[in-house]
Amino acid sequence: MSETVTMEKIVSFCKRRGFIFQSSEIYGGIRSAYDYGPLGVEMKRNVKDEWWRTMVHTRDDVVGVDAAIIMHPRVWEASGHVGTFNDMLVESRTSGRRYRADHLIEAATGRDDIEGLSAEEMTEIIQTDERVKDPLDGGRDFAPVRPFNLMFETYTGPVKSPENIAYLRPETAQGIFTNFKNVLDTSRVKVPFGIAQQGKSFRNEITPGNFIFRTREFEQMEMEFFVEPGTDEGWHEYWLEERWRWYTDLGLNPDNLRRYEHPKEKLSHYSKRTVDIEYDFPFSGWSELEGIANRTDYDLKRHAEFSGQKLEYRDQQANRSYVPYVIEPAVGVDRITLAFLVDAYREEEVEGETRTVLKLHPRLAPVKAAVFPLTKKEPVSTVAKKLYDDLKGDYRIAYDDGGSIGRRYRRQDEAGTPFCVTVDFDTLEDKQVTIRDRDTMQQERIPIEAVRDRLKALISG
Ligand SMILES: Nc1ncnc2c1ncn2[C@@H]1O[C@H](COP(=O)(O)OP(=O)(O)OP(=O)(O)O)[C@@H](O)[C@H]1O
Repeated sequence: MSETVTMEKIVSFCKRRGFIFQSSEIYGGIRSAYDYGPLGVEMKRNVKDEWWRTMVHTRDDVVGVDAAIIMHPRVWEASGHVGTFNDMLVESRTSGRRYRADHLIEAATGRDDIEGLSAEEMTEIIQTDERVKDPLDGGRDFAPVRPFNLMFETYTGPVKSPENIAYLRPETAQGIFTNFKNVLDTSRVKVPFGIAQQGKSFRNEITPGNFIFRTREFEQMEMEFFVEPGTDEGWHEYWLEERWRWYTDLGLNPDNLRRYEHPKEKLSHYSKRTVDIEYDFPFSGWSELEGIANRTDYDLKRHAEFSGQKLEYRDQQANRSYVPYVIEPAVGVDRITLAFLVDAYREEEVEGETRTVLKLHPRLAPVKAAVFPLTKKEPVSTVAKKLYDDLKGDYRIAYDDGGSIGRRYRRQDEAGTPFCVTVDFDTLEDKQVTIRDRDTMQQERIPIEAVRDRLKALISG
């Protein structure tokens, strides 16, 4: 990654090229909410499609679901979210600002043993450690730390009464656990098997930030892989390796990736072991992209207890029933889209000029190829248009006849378009076109009828 990549650069690049906009910008924007523009929506969709292709379509042991965002409120009691899905909140009395207490203490003291402490313990540290100050005004007058539940509450129906409270889901996983029995009863799955889901989740984060890294509304991709107890540790290793490979196969630089093992004493209430895949963002350092957790049989047992339903797997061959253990790879779409963007962003010197180029894997690139007629005039433009029409059903293809070929290359380099195909005067004679590679900038002449197959091979490679 080049040293010059700053958050400001990425944010303004994303806006300028129509990847990501501030939400409600014409009204001054709303904090921590973003909209994906024409290029961004294609890229994000490709990220999701790649995950689905790898996690569901190429496997015969994983099926998908698409569950509702608003679920029965008891779901969130059973899962532990009503009771324990809290961050520790502290308010500065001097500036009125609210902070996540663990982040505030960690930043001020360099300690990394804060997460998981009680509100009282954090209050004690804040009051006694002189280094903890309000980052805004240096004040040291803080209210006591208190737990703050991250779930968004709403009401179902016209009456805003406590019995009508519902929550926007803070994770997609629970929609999988609640459908465990439905999937068992209706598909011919056998343990070990997985259920995957993609969709929006909501968390009322105290301090969202770092662009689309931490927002209050975001998209997740989660897969619960149900295994026989006793085989869970092996399957955990298996998924750690699979998920790592997914990132590197899609071109993420492995030097910017690492595993982070959660210390035993800080594991979530449901977890036997959790390992994160972290990315070294140039603006925030090592940060979680994905958590891969051994959730044991916690969720199924809790839902069985709260719902009164039997949530077990019947092993016909062994003639016994058991509650499976679960390995969960859980990833945020927006976070990894940001990682792929940052990792691909380059500013390169080419013949005395700077070219900005997004070296995205072709599978993730928003536009797969651009077709350029050398001139707007016929018959060159007619041939180019026909090529464009032939290609555009397969992928997102651009057609650009504005400005010099050099300018057009630069526009596509910035969009991350891996291939540009130019139709010129010679094409009329030799029926060949020039195909130019974004990364090497090498050009090659190939028959016009071969373009479709060549692109297919280049993109899926
Ligand atoms: N507020 C958020 N904005 C964007 N993505 C998120 C957010 N919270 C979680 N995610 C994504 O969902 C994934 C799984 O969620 P999980 O509950 O494991 O996150 P987490 O450990 O609470 O994350 P963090 O510690 O960063 O708050 C995370 O790895 C991340 O990619």
